Amino acid sequence: MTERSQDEEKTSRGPQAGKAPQAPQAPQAPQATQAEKAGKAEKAEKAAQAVKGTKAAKAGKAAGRAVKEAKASAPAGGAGAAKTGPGRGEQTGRPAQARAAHGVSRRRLLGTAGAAGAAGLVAGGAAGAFAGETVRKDPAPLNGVGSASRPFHGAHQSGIADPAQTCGHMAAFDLAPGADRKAAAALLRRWSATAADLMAGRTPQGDGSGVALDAGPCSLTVTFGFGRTFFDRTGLAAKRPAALEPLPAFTADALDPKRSEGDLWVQIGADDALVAFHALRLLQQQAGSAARLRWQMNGFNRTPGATAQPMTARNLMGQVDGTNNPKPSDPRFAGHVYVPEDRGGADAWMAGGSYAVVRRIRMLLDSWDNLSLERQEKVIGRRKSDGAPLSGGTETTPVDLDKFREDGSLAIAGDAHIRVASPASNRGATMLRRAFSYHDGFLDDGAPDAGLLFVAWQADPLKGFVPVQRKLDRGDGLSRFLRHESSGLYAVPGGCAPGEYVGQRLLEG
Ligand SMILES: C=CC1=C(C)c2cc3[nH]c(cc4nc(cc5[nH]c(cc1n2)c(C)c5CCC(=O)O)C(CCC(=O)O)=C4C)c(C)c3C=C
Ligand SMILES: [Fe+2]
Repeated sequence: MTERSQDEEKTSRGPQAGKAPQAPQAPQAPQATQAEKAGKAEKAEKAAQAVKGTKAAKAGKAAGRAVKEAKASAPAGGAGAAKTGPGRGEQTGRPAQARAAHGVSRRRLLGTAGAAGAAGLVAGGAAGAFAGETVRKDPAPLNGVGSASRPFHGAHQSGIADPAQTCGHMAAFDLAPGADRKAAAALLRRWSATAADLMAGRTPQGDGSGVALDAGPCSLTVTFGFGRTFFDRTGLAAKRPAALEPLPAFTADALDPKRSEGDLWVQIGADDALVAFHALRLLQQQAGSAARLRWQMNGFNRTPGATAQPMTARNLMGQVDGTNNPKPSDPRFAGHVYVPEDRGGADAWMAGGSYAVVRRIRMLLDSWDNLSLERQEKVIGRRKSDGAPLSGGTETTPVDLDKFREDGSLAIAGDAHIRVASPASNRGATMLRRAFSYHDGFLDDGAPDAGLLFVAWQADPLKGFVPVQRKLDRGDGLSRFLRHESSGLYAVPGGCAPGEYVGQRLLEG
């Protein structure tokens, strides 16, 4: 269920810009002029010559590389950060601002001692030094995918209304025995600071892993949520929202409790696998003695630029998936997805937040692939090639559920997935689907262990996922090709302002 329609591609450039009070923007870092860049190249060249013939052969090589790189960035009109290429990378490219915010982006921390000595560039003990040595130099500007960043601070957390990225990780943690509200608050503070750094392309203090070194923010998002059990463990049961009541059981469920629920939920997405893994690893390390990993899952989507033009993604059944998602440009979008800002009562802390229903849904792909194309299309109600509804038109044509074919049959079958799931069949129930595909190898019988890490976002699960899944459970032609293997429901608080952490209103309110 990845929502990548062209329409959204256009509207999602800075999806929260029009909705959320924006965090104060750091001043735009001045772009190096042509002359400055050329000067840098000259300086590096001189330094390289100075070491020629000395035993610092290695250092000379490194300096040579520095010269090449400095020269490469010298010509005017290079692919500057402001000149992003086509595709997802254009969305919220703020690399210069991100660099300015904390001084040193991770792309300025290069661990080549030789280059420091040889090129005479600044060496120092900046936090996050890689391999014990730090060399600062201006790298060639990032472009496209690497430079795109999404905001950590704002009214809503990122990772909800913005397009799903190429790589996704989801993890649930349980608080360790004895970890109380104070420990939970400290953990959320640590996690938020790390997420804010990583999403801006900065190396968090103390991170010497080097995993994401050289990379830009790559549209990284880190989103935090609280499961039902969190509130008892932290003495906050009085603040648990009614919306976190357990989901009803469904007949398609074959749920594994070990891979379901959890006190804390973290969703990570990035358009680079190393950047995404790096975020996951750091957060897992920072859980320390406060929380233990309960389950973890990995997913993926199309790579930016894989298609000739941005388009709605496909899932592992081959269907165009995400077409009829609510659009951020729709005035009703916020009402469907976010808890109202004027929320009062025990769960007032959820204002601006959202509820995530997370389901690992395995696809029975061997059975599915044996169906004829015609049968597959009938099951969904849309054409496989281009996602157009079987009632006619193109992908974005509104579905006509009342249309009959000449032979008297319904154009969209009675049990077609899009009929049974549509708001029109569910008293307006609406959710935002933002999913990742997954593939965890093959089962003993040779069937792929693959499907969808389905995430449904809504202001209230009882007005989104629950009624729709109830209906699908009874009459959806697609459900015999699916197994729901795990489930989680999480309260995802609104975003935070700089200096605050996610969940602070709950933990300190
Ligand atoms: C409870 C909600 C839903 C689950 C679970 C679900 C699973 C699921 N869906 C697909 C494939 C497609 N779904 C499509 C549309 C669609 N699906 C839901 C809800 C759930 N899907 C909704 C609300 C809608 C939109 C209905 C409408 O208003 O038209 C489509 C069509 C394209 C689209 O609009 O996105 C496909 C394809 C799979 C494979 C799956 C479980 C693995
Ligand atoms: Fe669906």
